[in-house]
Amino acid sequence: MNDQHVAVVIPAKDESATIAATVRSARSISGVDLVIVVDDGSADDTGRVARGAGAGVLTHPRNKGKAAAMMSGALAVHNREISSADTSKPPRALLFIDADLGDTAAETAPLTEPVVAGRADMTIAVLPRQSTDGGGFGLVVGLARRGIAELSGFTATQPLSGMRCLTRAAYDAAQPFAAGWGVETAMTIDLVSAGFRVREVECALQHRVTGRDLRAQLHRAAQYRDVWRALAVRRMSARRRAPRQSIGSKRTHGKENS
Ligand SMILES: O=c1ccn([C@@H]2O[C@H](COP(=O)(O)OP(=O)(O)O[C@H]3O[C@H](CO)[C@@H](O)[C@H](O)[C@H]3O)[C@@H](O)[C@H]2O)c(=O)[nH]1
Ligand SMILES: O=C(O)[C@H](O)COP(=O)(O)O
Repeated sequence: MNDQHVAVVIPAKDESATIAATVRSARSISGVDLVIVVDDGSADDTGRVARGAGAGVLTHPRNKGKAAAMMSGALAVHNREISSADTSKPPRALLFIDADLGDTAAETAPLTEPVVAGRADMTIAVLPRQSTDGGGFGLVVGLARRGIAELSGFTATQPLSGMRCLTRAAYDAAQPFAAGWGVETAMTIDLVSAGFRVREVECALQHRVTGRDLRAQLHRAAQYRDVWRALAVRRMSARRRAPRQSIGSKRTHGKENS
């Protein structure tokens, strides 16, 4: 690994049961020299536990959703870098991980290597079959996968996977993130469409599998809504771009002929 370092950003809401193990495990990844937890309006003591495990902690006094927590975390990394005495260091790559990975968080290490080595602009973790039963019906996953393919041509194995490592140029190009649960779907579309190199990487991760009770179904409904919105916005701007391009090409054509 070269002298490029990696900052881990962990959006976390009510994750006091797993956040300490996740932070400790993430800190053990080679090249990681900063772990930021964004406590996204938790009702439990996620922030205190994360601090105790060695993370820098930022608190949203009120819940703002996963995408907003990710952006707050990235901004905190940026602020640390610009206020650091050593401004000659390259900006860190950003490794976003979920708070529920526990001891398996270190298994996101393979995401960093292609980004740090300059072979990819964004890597996305592909998880193995989970040891806990549960999981959905494929509705949200299917919506996201089809939308990504339609709008960018990219075939996403696990389109909702939130474990992602990005260069800072890729992060900047993906701003602003789509709200809430639409963030991953939108990020993949926006980066692939802009010509960034996006790779999927298998990682031996285990996380909390969403069940099938009422709360879980409400969670899926919110995921569906956010992914649908992210796709609708991108379909609209693709349509807006298309006529402008043809108007633009007609104008150019007219000029050439005059
Ligand atoms: O308002 C919220 C809700 C959740 N989280 C955190 O976001 C992460 C992912 O939440 P989780 O409940 O584990 O989501 P899943 O249902 O497992 O979501 C899957 O699908 C999401 C997209 O819909 C991705 O963001 C996740 O990475 C992916 O694991 C966790 O660290 C949460 O603590 C927040 O920061 N704010
Ligand atoms: O449990 C899941 O994998 C997510 O909540 C997505 O649900 P889905 O499988 O119904 O798309």
